[in-house]
Amino acid sequence: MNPTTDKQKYFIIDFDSTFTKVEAMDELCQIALQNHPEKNERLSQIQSLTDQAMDGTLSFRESLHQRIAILEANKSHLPELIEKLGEKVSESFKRNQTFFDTYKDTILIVSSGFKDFIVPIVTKFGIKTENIYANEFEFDEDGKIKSFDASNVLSEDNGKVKLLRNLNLQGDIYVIGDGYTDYEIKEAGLANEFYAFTENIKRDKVVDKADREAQNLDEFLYVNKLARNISYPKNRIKVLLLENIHQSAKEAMEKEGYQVELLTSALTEDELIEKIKDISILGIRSKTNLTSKVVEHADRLLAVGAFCIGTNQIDLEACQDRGIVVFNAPYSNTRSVVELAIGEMIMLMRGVPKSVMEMHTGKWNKSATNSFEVRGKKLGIIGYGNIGAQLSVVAEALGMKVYFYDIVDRLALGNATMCDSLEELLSISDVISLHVDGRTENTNIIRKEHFDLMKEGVVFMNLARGQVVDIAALVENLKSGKILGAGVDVYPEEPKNNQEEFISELRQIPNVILTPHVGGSTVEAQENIAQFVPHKMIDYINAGNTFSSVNFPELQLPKLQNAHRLMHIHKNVPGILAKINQIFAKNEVNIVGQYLKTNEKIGYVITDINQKYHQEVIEELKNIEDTIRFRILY
Ligand SMILES: NC(=O)c1ccc[n+]([C@@H]2O[C@H](COP(=O)([O-])OP(=O)(O)OC[C@H]3O[C@@H](n4cnc5c(N)ncnc54)[C@H](O)[C@@H]3O)[C@@H](O)[C@H]2O)c1
Ligand SMILES: O=C(O)CC[C@@H](O)C(=O)O
Repeated sequence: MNPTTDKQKYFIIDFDSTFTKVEAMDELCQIALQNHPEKNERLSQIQSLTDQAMDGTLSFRESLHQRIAILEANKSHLPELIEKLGEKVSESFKRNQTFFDTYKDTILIVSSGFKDFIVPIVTKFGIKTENIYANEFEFDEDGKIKSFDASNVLSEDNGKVKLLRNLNLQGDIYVIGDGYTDYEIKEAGLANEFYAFTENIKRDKVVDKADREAQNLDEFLYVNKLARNISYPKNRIKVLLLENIHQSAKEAMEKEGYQVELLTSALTEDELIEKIKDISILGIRSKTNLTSKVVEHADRLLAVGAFCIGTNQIDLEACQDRGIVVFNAPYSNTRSVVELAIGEMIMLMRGVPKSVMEMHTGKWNKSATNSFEVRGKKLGIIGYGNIGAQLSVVAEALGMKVYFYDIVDRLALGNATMCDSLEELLSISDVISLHVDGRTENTNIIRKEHFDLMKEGVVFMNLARGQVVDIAALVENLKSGKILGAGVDVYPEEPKNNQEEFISELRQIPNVILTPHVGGSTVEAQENIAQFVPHKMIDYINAGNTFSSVNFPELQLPKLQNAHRLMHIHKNVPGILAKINQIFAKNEVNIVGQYLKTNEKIGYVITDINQKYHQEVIEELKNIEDTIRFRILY
């Protein structure tokens, strides 16, 4: 501290529901009345009394008297309580030891709770015993808690205000707490600022009175530029999840501390441009186009999650150029697509869709004409990736002969046979199923001349991407009867949401199964995806891991403790690593680990350092020519 310019800073911190996630008296009640028949009733009485005192609707002393009377607690219950409270310290307090170390002389715990359980918890963080102000229990000769030390100012109404007045601290005073009694310190003119702490409980009345809301300790430390372990508070990270992504993705990200907005629909380019400005993490499925124009407006965007397999809807290069990492879920819904494909091919070979349509109009047509088993038939799979290969195995189990064609060499599974050309596959197959990806070059890979090569009475399925098939040619071949039946799940133009009409020439053609792009839409697949993708993005935000990203050099990094991790993304030009290290050397910063990976266009460097760094180092690193993005992870 510079004594001439800086004032001493004091931090007045509340204990219950602030330092810890819980109200200690509630916990004590749980322990003391474990087997008591009125346990639940008494607990809710205690909770209500606590709330009334915190909201300022009941005098504090009265609330305390009543709570102790209801409790029937004993000294012997305290060790269990202390153990429990130790496990319930607020997450943001646990992760900011640097703050406690730096300001240990001027952090004061001011609580209406009891020293008997507060001292053992907060001293573990380095808080000095003499800086802990709280009440004290009084016990009878059997160790029963009978009352409290009434001479302690904190047991009085307005006790915190009286205490602060007595302490007469000279300097800047910040109060952090969740209750009305914490606000009263500021109201009495004894603090510069009051922060309503809402990590554990949000009391609207208290937040309304506060100078600011601190969603966690990180936020308080960040806005006041104080020593901390987290460079950027997670509650400032905004997440936008579109297209009805499974709720558990939202929950996972909220648990991480992010602000999450979940929308059921996709957004148009203009809507997305408007929304994306303050978004750090975006989650989409197949219907949101993340164009380069949107990316240009995405100033805060760090990571994109495709909650599906396909990433053709994302301008991956534009994202890469701006240092935005993209992840997808390459396996989570593959089984669901395979099951739908199998089901459809059996239905189509039996003419079931046509029968269903007829039966609904009252027509009974019992016949075996054009109705076949799949056993022994030739299944031609185009695109032998994760889905194609899995389909191959299941189809063989049904007794089908599997052929496949892929543009890259793929290992044939089971007895499958690789075809040398697409033409060969088309000419021999009884059932053709498309499982290629949606890259631009795959537009209309199946068109008139390809249908011409197919056998009469072929079954044709596309569960990959709409634009890979020329729909007019498909319609023509269905109407001519050359194609016995078709299963289509994906379309060149798809409605943005469930309210828009589906418009297609394929409507009303018999023996065609039309499904609304639901190959991967099963409860199991959506749950799997909603676990997989958020985990990848969180791991990137927290630790810099890019393993299995679809557009970034892949780094899988070790976990670190007591170190800072700095992330530098730059254009892949010679000499950047040297420049980074020159800056560290010049500033005598010791590197404990360094990891570099590049691809054709960008380089990704992670540097771990085990000492304090100066802001100048950060500025210099940011200013290296060809830097795309620089971030301190922790
Ligand atoms: N209907 C749905 O709901 C749904 C669900 C999941 C996936 N999909 C689509 O299915 C596609 C395939 O998924 P996957 O997990 O198997 O992908 P994948 O990347 O594992 O496999 C795609 C395969 O197609 C091959 N390929 C690409 N272009 C080709 C071409 N012109 N000719 C022949 N082979 C070609 C690739 O080499 C690769 O082996 C996805 O890209 C996605 O578009 C649809
Ligand atoms: O769920 C979606 O929107 C897309 C499903 C599928 O096409 C995929 O690419 O995984």
